[in-house]
Amino acid sequence: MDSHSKSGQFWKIKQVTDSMALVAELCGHFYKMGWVSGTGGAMSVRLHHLGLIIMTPSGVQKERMTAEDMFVKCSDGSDFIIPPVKASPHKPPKCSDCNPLFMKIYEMRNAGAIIHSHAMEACLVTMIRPLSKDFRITHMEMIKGIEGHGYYDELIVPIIENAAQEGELINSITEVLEAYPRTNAVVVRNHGVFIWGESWISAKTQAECYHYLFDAAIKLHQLGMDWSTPSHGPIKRSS
Ligand SMILES: CSCCC(=O)C(=O)COP(=O)(O)O
Ligand SMILES: [Zn+2]
Repeated sequence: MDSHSKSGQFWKIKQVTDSMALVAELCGHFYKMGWVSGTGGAMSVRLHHLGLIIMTPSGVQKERMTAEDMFVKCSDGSDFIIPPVKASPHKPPKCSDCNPLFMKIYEMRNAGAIIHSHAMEACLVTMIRPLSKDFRITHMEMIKGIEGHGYYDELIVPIIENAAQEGELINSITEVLEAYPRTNAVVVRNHGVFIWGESWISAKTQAECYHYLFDAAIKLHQLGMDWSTPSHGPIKRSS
C-alpha cells in the first residue's frame, strides 16, 4: 500500500472511531436530559460515504458507554465491528433492540442519524389523548426547528401503539413511514419517540424541538388550553 492509500485508510478509521466516541458522548448528554435513563433509549449514526452504521449496545447504562462499546454495521445490516466482551460479570455485548427499526428508518428515509428517546414528555403527550393517531400542534416558534416547517404550519407526528418488545414495532413503524411521508419522527404510545435527521446535528436539534413541543403541549393541557388549535384556547370537551 502506498503512503497516499495508507493516509486515506487512516482518515477513514479516524472518522469511524471519532463517530463511535461522539455517540457515547451524546448519550451522556441525553441522559442528563432524561431521554435515556434506566438503560432505555438508543442512538445510531450513519456514515454514508463509508457505508457504515454505528449503533448503541442493548441494555446498558447509556450514559457510561465509551467508543469501544459501539456496534458498527455495514449498510446491509451485517456486522463490521462487534464490541469486545468485558470482564465477568458483564454479559456479551448485544446490539440495540432498536436495530431493525433503525435499519427500516434508514431504508425508507435518507437519514444520517436517529435518536430513540424515553423522555417522560414523549410518553405523557400520548397518554393525554389515548385514542389519537397523531400529535398535532401549531403556532409555536419551536415548530420552525423541525425541517420543512414554519410557525403557522401544523406539525403532525404519527403515534403508534407500544408492544412488549421493541422489534414488534416494525410493522407499525413501516406503515406510518408510508402514511406520513413528511414526518421525521414517530411517537410510540407510553414508550418514547424516534427522531431522525440528515446528520447527528440535525437529529439532535430536531429532538430538542420535539421534546420542547411535547413539554409545551402537556403544560398547555394542564393550564386547560388546547395545544392543537392556533389560539391555544380553552379545551373543548370533544378535544
Ligand atoms: C427500559 S429499556 C426497554 C427497552 C427499550 O425500550 C429501549 O429503548 C432500549 O433498548 P436497547 O436494546 O437499545 O437497550
Ligand atoms: Zn425504547
